[in-house]
Amino acid sequence: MAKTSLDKSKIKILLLEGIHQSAVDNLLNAGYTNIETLSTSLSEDELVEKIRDVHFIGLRSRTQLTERVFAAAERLTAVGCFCIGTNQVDLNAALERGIPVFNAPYSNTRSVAELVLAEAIMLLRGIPEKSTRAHQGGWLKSAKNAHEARGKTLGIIGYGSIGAQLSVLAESLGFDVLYYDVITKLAMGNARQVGSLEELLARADVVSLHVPDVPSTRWMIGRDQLALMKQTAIFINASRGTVVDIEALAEVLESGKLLGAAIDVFPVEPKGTNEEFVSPLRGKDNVILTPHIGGSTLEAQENIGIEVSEKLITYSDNGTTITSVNFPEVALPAHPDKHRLLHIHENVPGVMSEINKVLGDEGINISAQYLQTNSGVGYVVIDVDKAYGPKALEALKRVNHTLRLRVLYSESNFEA
Ligand SMILES: NC(=O)c1ccc[n+]([C@@H]2O[C@H](COP(=O)([O-])OP(=O)(O)OC[C@H]3O[C@@H](n4cnc5c(N)ncnc54)[C@H](O)[C@@H]3O)[C@@H](O)[C@H]2O)c1
Ligand SMILES: O=C(O)[C@H](O)COP(=O)(O)O
Repeated sequence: MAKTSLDKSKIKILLLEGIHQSAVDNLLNAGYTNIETLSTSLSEDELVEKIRDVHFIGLRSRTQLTERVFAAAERLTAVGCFCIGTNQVDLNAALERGIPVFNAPYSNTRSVAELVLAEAIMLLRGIPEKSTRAHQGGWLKSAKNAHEARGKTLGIIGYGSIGAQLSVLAESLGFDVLYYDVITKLAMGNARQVGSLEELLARADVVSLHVPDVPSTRWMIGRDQLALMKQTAIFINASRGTVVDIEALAEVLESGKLLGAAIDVFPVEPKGTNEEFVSPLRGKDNVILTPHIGGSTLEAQENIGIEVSEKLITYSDNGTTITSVNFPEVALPAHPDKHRLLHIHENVPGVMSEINKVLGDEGINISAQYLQTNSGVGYVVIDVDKAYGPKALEALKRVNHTLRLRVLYSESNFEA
């Protein structure tokens, strides 16, 4: 078997936030034995201490990887977000240090769509209130404000993986589906794209948000947008807590507008199960509150564990960066009996010619070279069929604008 540079038992992996055992099993099977798992996230101060000797870190939506954390991460080689969202990671800070970030873009899509659909039906029937009353010994047997889903209009904001999946499931139940997205999206089934957010809000009986946390979605739903909704509409947010002005939503519900709401994500979320959840929506019996569990099913978590750990293993073993969310994507063939150099540099003119000159001067023959760039970074992978000495590696490290050099399939250092 081809030998990887650093002994795998020396590659330290830190997995936070109760990442599924499937990830640990996958890493162990691939020979990575130095794995620490924690069931919680860590604060910035704790991370700054802990991350110093970590090569790979896995996290979910709660752990914030800030510029300060990256500055302390002397050995960090890649980040795995074991979830869809990557807004908790400073992607630029990672890129500037030559660190690719991976996620699981599809593994919990279905779980979120199923939850939203269930909540829409529960709220259309007024179940939260009726259930609460029954628990208290009451008996709210009434058809008042209770509706079938059939024939109602579901308005989806953000028609990506989750929005489109929800669209298919909802149509099968008899919803008419409208959606709004900033880009033109292929409609699933009979769904129709509308031209503006305002139109969608005014026409939908159920509004569900499925946008990422990006500047254009920050607080995109506030008082003015809620005012456009029907008096008896239902509002669902399982995307990100920064998308909705939660105080405005609380006021609107207080005023008697909207039949109900279901909220899974909040501007401020407790860091762990022991911290109190504080929200102006607490105590409202027409609101379903869930603790950011849209993607928390065993099926999704197991799949995410496998998917993201595989991406980390592939990057560690062979340098492939396909599906990275911040990094130039390079798909690499395996290459037994060759040495592989991974050179990550600022994307400025002249770097490639300098690298090739170093290799030429050292008499190193290139058997294959793969280059991808994005606006910030160039990533070149060079397969060489001849052993080389530390002098060549030192010269490659000294190439102007070098961010990082890794060596695979050799006796040399993992991080040169
Ligand atoms: N509650 C949970 O547990 C949970 C689980 C998974 C994902 N999420 C969240 O759901 C989000 C959506 O996931 P996805 O996989 O469908 O993402 P996606 O990237 O596939 O789709 C997002 C869609 O939103 C659209 N969009 C972006 N900006 C917009 C704007 N300003 N207005 C309208 N549309 C806009 C995009 O064009 C895209 O079609 C994730 O980013 C994540 O934050 C939450
Ligand atoms: O981005 C995601 O996939 C969701 O927000 C779920 O995050 P979690 O893994 O922290 O549950």
